[in-house]
Amino acid sequence: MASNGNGEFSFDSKRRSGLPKIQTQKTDDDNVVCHDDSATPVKAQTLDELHSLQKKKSAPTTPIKSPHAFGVAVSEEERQKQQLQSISASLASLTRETGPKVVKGDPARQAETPKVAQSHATHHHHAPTLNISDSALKFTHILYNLSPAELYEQAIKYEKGSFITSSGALATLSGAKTGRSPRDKRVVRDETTEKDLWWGKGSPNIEMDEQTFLINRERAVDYLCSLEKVYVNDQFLNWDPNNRIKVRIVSARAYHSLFMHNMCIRPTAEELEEFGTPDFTIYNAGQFPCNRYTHYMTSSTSIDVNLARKEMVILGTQYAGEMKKGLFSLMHYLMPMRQILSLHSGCNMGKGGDVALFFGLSGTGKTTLSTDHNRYLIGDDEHCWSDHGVSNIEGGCYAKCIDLSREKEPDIWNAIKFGTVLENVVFEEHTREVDYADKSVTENTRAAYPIEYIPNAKIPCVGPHPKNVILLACDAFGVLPPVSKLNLAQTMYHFISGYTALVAGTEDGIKEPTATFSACFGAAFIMLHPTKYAAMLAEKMKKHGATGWLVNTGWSGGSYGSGRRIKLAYTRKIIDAIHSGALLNANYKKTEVFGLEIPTELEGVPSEILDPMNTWPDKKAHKDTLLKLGGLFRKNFEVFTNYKIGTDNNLTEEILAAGPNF
Ligand SMILES: Nc1ncnc2c1ncn2[C@@H]1O[C@H](COP(=O)(O)OP(=O)(O)OP(=O)(O)O)[C@@H](O)[C@H]1O
Ligand SMILES: O=C([O-])CC(=O)C(=O)O
Ligand SMILES: [Ca+2]
Ligand SMILES: [Mn+2]
Repeated sequence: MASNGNGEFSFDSKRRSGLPKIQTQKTDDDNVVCHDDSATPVKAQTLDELHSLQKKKSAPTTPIKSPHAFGVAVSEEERQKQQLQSISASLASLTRETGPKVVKGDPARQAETPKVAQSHATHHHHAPTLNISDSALKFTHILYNLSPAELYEQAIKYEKGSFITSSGALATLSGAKTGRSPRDKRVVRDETTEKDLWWGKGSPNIEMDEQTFLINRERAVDYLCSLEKVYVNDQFLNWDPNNRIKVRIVSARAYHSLFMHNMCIRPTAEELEEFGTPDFTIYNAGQFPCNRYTHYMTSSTSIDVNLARKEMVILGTQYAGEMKKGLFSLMHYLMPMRQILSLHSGCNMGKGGDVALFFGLSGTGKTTLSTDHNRYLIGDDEHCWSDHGVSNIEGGCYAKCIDLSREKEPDIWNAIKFGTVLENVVFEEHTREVDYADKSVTENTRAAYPIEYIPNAKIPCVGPHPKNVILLACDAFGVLPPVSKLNLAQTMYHFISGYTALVAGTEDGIKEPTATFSACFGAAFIMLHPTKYAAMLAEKMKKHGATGWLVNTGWSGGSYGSGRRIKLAYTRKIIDAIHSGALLNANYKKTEVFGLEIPTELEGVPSEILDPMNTWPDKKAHKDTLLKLGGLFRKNFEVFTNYKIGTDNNLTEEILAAGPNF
């Protein structure tokens, strides 16, 4: 480099004659043609042709069935037509004479010849000219049971806020709502539900009439049909083959379709061919609000369940958990009708076949503690207990990920990979590395992944009768012991009480932990009176000799604000001792007020923390807080004192006596 004297610089003039000439190898034979590489050229004349080579058409899902004796085998083409007709019927307006024209495939792919189906299921005796409107002239494209890879592409191309994280998960935003909206959940009250369901004070079933449901249904269906394309998932609930439920989910977002792909049970190609008519349908028009002028509507959000029509409509919330928990509510109705108990619980099984249930409200540790490297995971959130044992309702897990750490929860950490939906997390702009500590969007950040992403998942997700029933409470007051052994009456008392401190965010509007009582550890999802479920649980626990436990995964050494949350490592040791049977034979002492049996020693856990009284620096504050919580329990239970639990009056008396005594 040289200076030109003006303080500027230029390259040395001798080197400015450009790049040196490439010295090609001198060959003896000048006729040899020079190639870029030695590969054989592609078999395409144009770029379009080249692109068409890239994708292999999937073979028909199963070979055409061997013809029936009377020759009524269904051809692949006929089957496709029936499937589209079924979807068109699902999307049919109730006031126009036919379902919409639906066509399979992505509208972006023009080349595909559309297979059109139009449902004539309703009123086809009407003159077709009666209700002509623009909506009758347009097509709605159906993206049917897309694969995770296809849904990733859809989300990234069309949905703002969709990104691939460094571990391969799909980061999404659920919009304004980042938790469920229980005050906007309504159930149609008709002749049947009037007598079957639990209504009134304390019930999660806020009533609406059939007519209003139809108005909201029409609003959702019109919205969905106005779109260029909708996603349709046909899937199953419940791993118990005798009690499997077929669900159809119609949604506007790839995020919702992938979420349900992960959370429901995925049908095989053969099962999908035989799917037929769904037992229940969800219309998720969450991006579109309900109409505040509609009767009963108190906000722009409405989640409506109609058991008679076997339908659910979602307006005004994109939080995907509404679909998951809406279906759970359905199961809380359908299963007890078949003498099967539905449970808001996690479930796992030891190598020796011992099954444990983990009950608890949101954020108490069902997912964290049922995901245990030394045990088989049956499921993390929703189960059924029938005469044959337990079965998971779902095909995936929905883990909280706030402050998730690789060290403390390795299996959940590793499950967050390609295919997993990561809701409302914050990531580094360039590396796309997720910062699990960041609460900028919400505290209720979540990961939804298929259950087989957990290495020791038990598939099929079923198991024998439970040996241990663990009730989890996240006690923000810090006065419940880390573990207590319960007798049957105490188990029922605490099951019906359903105490915890709600951890921020999962339900709309809750920002800090507060004491909460939620019957059956899931009052937001039950449909019948809590005593119905309690009686079934008591009967099953008695019959199969299960032991009840109360585990506080919340505060120790003081209330929220002064004490600290019990170390996850200690809770895991406690759970290990329950599973192994070691805790069953420990020495116990009884606590005051709650009368709980607590162990004096437990391997791997400092003995002084086993009795909360020892961990509080201020003994008077401890006693006051204990009495305060006891009072809250007593007050909460008042509404249940007039109910009989099961057929045995003695049990009712015992349960009423099993609460705090002071
Ligand atoms: N001692 C503890 N025991 C259990 N969980 C703990 C403990 N300390 C902290 N945690 C954290 O509490 C959270 C428990 O949430 P988890 O996902 O298990 O809730 P959940 O009961 O499955 O709720 P939901 O029904 O909403 O899914 C996790 O984020 C976990 O890391
Ligand atoms: O439903 C949700 O949003 C998350 C969940 O599991 C619960 O709250 O129990
Ligand atoms: Ca969970
Ligand atoms: Mn849950």
